[in-house]
Amino acid sequence: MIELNAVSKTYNGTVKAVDNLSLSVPKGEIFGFLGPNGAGKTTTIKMMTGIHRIDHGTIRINGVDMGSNPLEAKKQFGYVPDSPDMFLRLKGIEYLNFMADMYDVPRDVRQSRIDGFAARFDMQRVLSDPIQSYSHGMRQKIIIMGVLVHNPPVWILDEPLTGLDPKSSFTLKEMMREHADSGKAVFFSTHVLEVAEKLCDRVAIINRGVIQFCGTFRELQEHSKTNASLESMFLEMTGHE
Ligand SMILES: Nc1ncnc2c1ncn2[C@@H]1O[C@H](COP(=O)(O)OP(=O)(O)OP(=O)(O)O)[C@@H](O)[C@H]1O
Repeated sequence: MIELNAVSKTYNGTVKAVDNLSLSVPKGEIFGFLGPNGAGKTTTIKMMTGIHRIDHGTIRINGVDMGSNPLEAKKQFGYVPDSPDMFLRLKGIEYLNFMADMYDVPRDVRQSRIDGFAARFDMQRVLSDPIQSYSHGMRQKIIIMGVLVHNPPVWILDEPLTGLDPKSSFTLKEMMREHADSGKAVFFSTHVLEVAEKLCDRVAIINRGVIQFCGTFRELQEHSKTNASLESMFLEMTGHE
């Protein structure tokens, strides 16, 4: 459902943020994207979501090429950025309706989705309040709800669990699993290795723009020829031992 083929990106002609990166995420999979600060995770995600131009290579989302057909490709995914400080002047419900309008979600369908998300994320009481008045975690939850209101087949989430309380974090992880199990795909970046280990079907470790490893946790252990923890293997691969 997600295919990156030999993708590269250089900033200002000097900083090679992503270097010849290829990976694919099939239906039914939760894929974790790991790497130290500055490794190239957000740059990769911004190319996948059409925010940054791809210098070289191709990206297909649910079979649609981002370079040649960006509008159609953008309908295939929901993207949660790493900062939730957006649409602050809107009330929660206004933002959700705006997102539903953007994607032509019929009234009755949107209502039941919004009700369902609000109940799961415990947001019913604040939907009529301005997003400006929300805490960081509440902003994160309203952005997630808006992104998912059109039921996109592919979810792309940049550090989605940051700032969520334990119950909301559990709920989002549960939703990610349900989405993958329904034959769709979830791609997310995280710095929390324990989450990646428990939740992901496969992970990629990126360092200085280059994929160091891509596979299951078991394959990672075989690759490292150790029974070491994900943390030790991560540190070894990213040169921070
Ligand atoms: N807009 C930009 N202009 C110039 N260089 C940039 C820009 N955005 C990112 N970079 C550089 O590209 C490299 C990759 O950054 P990126 O934000 O993709 O890393 P990341 O893996 O998401 O890091 P973090 O975990 O800290 O969020 C870094 O060297 C960074 O300094």
